[in-house]
Amino acid sequence: MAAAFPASSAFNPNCSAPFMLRLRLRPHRAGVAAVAAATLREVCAGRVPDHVLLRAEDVGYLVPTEMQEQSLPVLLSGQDCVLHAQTGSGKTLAYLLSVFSAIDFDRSSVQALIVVPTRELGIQVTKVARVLAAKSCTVMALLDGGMLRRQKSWVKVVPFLRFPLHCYDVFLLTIVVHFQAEPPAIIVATVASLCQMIERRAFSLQSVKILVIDEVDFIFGSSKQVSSLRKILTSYSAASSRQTIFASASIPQHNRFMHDCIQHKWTKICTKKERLNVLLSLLERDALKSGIIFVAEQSERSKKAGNPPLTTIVFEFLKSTYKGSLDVLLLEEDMNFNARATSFSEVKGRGFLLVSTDIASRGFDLPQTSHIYNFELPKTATDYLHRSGRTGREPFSKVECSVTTLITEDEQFVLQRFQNELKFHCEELHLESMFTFNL
Ligand SMILES: Nc1ncnc2c1ncn2[C@@H]1O[C@H](COP(=O)(O)OP(=O)(O)OP(=O)(O)O)[C@@H](O)[C@H]1O
Repeated sequence: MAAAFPASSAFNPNCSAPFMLRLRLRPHRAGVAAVAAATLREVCAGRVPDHVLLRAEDVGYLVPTEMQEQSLPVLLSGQDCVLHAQTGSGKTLAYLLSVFSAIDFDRSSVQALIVVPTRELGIQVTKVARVLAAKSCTVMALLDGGMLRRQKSWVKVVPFLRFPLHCYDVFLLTIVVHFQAEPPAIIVATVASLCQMIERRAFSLQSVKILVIDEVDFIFGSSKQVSSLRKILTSYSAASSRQTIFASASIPQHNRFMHDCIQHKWTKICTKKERLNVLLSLLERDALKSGIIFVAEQSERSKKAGNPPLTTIVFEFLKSTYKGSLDVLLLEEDMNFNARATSFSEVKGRGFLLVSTDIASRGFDLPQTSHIYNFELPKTATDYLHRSGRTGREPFSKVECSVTTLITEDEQFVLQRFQNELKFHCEELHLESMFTFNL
């Protein structure tokens, strides 16, 4: 099952056709327990260190998801790999286990680099990596807007170094080696932050053994990110000596919708004016554990005109009208990093209604999310796919999940285009049935 994937060869010129895992997935939650022939420990035997597997078991990763069962033998064999599997199928654990199988815990150098598109996804991946690593190695997050004490101390000292090294530099280098923290074994980074640290020569990537690019299609969607990343990877790390893994649920040319995962995809046709009230009726009607309401990012034009963002309008509306038990929260691009981090940590473990832009559509893992509401259509089918993939994420759960999109009459053809592209089918919700229910 090998397939050419041009982006991979650009990043890893020495690799032949990378292995493309294209998994035709059944509902992984319902199917795994019955289907899995082996435990996670058995699938990883001899490749992933025992202490990592013990940690994985401690946090409940006992049985591999179907995707993990199929992908881990390939990943753990060290092959370059494009991990193309549906949202919520457990790609993070799959590539992290490969990372832990590749690194040498006794070596003090950066051995694994995981590139992520957003700070939020980076926080999540770092958290899982740290849980698995326990104290066996260091996992450093280099994410936009965040600077840890440890990173700061590096940055303070390292820029003084000049090359070739003079006595004073050697002295400073000694300080770095002895008194600063050792280089982390694993780095989770957004492209911009990674570039900054590389420019400051804070560490070397020469010893990177494994490179993961998560949400790879998102990164490849930005030519700036691609050129920065290409520069870093070709100048500072040897492609021939590392394993390269690309992960995403939506790799172009291979779109497929996780229609087995979400039980219902509804469409509610209403006018723009009706939308807030329709949303409220839906929230009152649906027995949801937690939900995300996706709202478009504000346009520059609307910002210039001094209008409030739609996220704020929806958020304020729900704050004053929603009488249910869930907490109404807000997450949007323009919030400062601390506010974003607070919103993000608040939703963990609680029943919530999160009003968000597409910032929450990629990689966000809030397993209790049972319902997705598209307050309006996303821009592309891929965005639709990732928004929808925020639900149906609890392996082995039988909770009913749904994706509901509010569209106007004249947007029907756009939704139809998404349905054709992603091969799913939406059912229309009728106003009468809604109001009947509400009476
Ligand atoms: N083997 C497992 N057993 C139990 N839970 C698991 C297992 N593997 C993953 N999970 C859980 O499944 C959820 C989804 O996993 P993950 O975030 O890795 O999905 P993903 O494939 O990266 O999704 P996306 O493409 O949306 O980023 C997480 O809550 C994770 O903890």
